[in-house]
Amino acid sequence: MSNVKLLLVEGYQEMSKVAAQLFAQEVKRKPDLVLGLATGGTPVGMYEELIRMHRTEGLSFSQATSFNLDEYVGLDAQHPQSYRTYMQEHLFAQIDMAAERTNIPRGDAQDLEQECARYEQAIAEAGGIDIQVLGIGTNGHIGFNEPGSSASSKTRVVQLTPSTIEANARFFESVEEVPTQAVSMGIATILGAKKIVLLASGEAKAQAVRDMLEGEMTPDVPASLLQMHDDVTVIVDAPAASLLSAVTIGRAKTE
Ligand SMILES: O=P(O)(O)OC[C@H]1O[C@](O)(CO)[C@@H](O)[C@@H]1O
Repeated sequence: MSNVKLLLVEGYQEMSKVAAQLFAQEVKRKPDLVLGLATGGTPVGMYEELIRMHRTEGLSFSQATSFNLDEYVGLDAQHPQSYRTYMQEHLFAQIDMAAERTNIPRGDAQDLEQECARYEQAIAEAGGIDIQVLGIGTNGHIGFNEPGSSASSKTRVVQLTPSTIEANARFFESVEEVPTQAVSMGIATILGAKKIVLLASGEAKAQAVRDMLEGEMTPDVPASLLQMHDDVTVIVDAPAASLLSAVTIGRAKTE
């Protein structure tokens, strides 16, 4: 598992707290940092903990900038299932980030290719991402980089796999409403972050976690490509770690 630092925790709550601590530490160290943010069910607890730290411990994001990993194609920012709406609800409206420094790709852009290029450039102009949080799909995807995504991929329009559409149908009224495409940062965009923190909770992620950490580096398991980065922390709870080998577990740190 190369340089990847593995932290084993008991469950979702501990995972969320440990992740929030890592983020808070970076925000305190560099208040004008660039955050890389994710959606999905996994980071909700981490965002809740950051909101608590903002409210009760004075953690401030007032100088921070953020870039989200992805957005569905065809949904405007106000759509209830857009990732812009998700971020407003789960984080932005409850902390002191400047709205104009929160960036999410526009899934409703007229010219999506131009939007992808603009997004890449905006990340570069901001000085790159200081710390990026990631979840992992059951098929090993990161962001919306589905199996087959190349290590050199940049922000682009991607086709969602049936398994991802099905997994995300829980957020929509029906599976037919789930967009089939998204704008997603690429693997190279993600690998450009200075620090990466990947969170995995629950048994459904166990095989993907194993493939990411113990398998070969391959585009078939996009998360395995993180092995080529030199500052990745993977925080895994007990059910998500259940398929890891004794050797991997032995190398891990417990919190
Ligand atoms: O955190 P969840 O909801 O399990 O999703 C895992 C991954 O799948 C996505 O939701 C995309 O399908 C990612 O944003 C996320 O990292």
